[in-house]
Amino acid sequence: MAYTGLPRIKHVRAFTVRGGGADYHDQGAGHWIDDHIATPMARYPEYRQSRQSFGINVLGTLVVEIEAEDGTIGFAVTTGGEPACFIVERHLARFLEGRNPAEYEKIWDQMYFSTQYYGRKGLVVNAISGVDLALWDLLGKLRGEPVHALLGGAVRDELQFYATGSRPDLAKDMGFIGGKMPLHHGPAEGIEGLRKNIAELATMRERVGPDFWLMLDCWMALDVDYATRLALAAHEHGLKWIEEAISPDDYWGYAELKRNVPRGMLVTTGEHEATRWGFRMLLEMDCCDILQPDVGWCGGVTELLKISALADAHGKLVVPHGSSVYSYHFVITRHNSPFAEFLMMHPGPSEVLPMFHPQLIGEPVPVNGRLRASALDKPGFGVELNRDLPMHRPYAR
Ligand SMILES: C[C@H](O)[C@H](O)CC(=O)C(=O)O
Ligand SMILES: [Mg+2]
Repeated sequence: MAYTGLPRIKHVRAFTVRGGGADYHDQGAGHWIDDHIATPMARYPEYRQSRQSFGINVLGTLVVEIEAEDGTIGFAVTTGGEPACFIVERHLARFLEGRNPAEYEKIWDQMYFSTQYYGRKGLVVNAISGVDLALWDLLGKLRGEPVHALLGGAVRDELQFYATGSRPDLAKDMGFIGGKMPLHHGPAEGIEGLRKNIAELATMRERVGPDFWLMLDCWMALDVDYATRLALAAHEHGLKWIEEAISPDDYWGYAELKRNVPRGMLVTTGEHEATRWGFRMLLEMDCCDILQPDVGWCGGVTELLKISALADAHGKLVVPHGSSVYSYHFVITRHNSPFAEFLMMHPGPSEVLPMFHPQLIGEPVPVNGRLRASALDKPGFGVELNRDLPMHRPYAR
């Protein structure tokens, strides 16, 4: 018999919003995040200068709201836009409305298996993640507890962050423990491009000194041979890790790359991977040292708990990709997640802006590269939706 102490779920709603936020690639002109970054599409010269040119920001943000019978509303944001709204309203909502919000396991299972014939990864799992996160937010608000408390409580007093952006030197001045730079040139730009990549790393190493962590994010742009040559050349400049070097489908390539990189350099990946089954492949094939699930794309918190336990049993770290508060509430509860990512959303990036700016109100940001656990002590994920932004509900029921 299901526990019925909580108000039931009355209504699920899905909206789109444009302009940054959870779809953090949806930025204005001149932003570092769209400035000649190596991608799998960079083999075509016409799509090399800007990721927006090939449509990196076509989806926009998905906002999921779940309202309980007593009027309490849980919400979450992730990438997915209008097509994800369709999936949420026309397919997934049926597994929530009329149900007890504490039944997140059964709800997740039904969302995943009912969509398996057209889902499993990508957009569908983004939509499932958005619903799952909104459900955890609702549960926290109904119980008057932060999500991290529902997950077992903080295992440390504060979070420590590395920063992702084009200026690790500025990130160092802001107190971060490391800086992850986008790789700017892919294999199609030949040996000249490889030299430029290494020169940028060398310049940054000079600016930040010998001890500050420096990492390269390759956003799926390379092949094993190029990634190996990059890793070998980057070693003398103290590269801590090489991230998402090749296609997320090439588990065999990751296993080879991990064998090829110099001792001490880490291989990381997983932001475009989803569910316990995808991460099981990465773990069992020994593809990487650090798993980087995005909480809004991997299946939400319910699935992340399983991914994290699997990783722990394999002796691997889980450092979620981006994900703002959805990552913070999780990372603070896990020993095998010793630090977190902070994606720099300032165009420069010379200032700390909330990662999902401007969509969340009360989104905490690191101060001096750190965030006290007490900053997360509000019900649910501790943030509110900025309702001044124009939201659109294309599949209202
Ligand atoms: C900078 C990367 O290309 C991407 O936009 C963000 C990312 O992959 C990460 O933060 O990791
Ligand atoms: Mg990345």
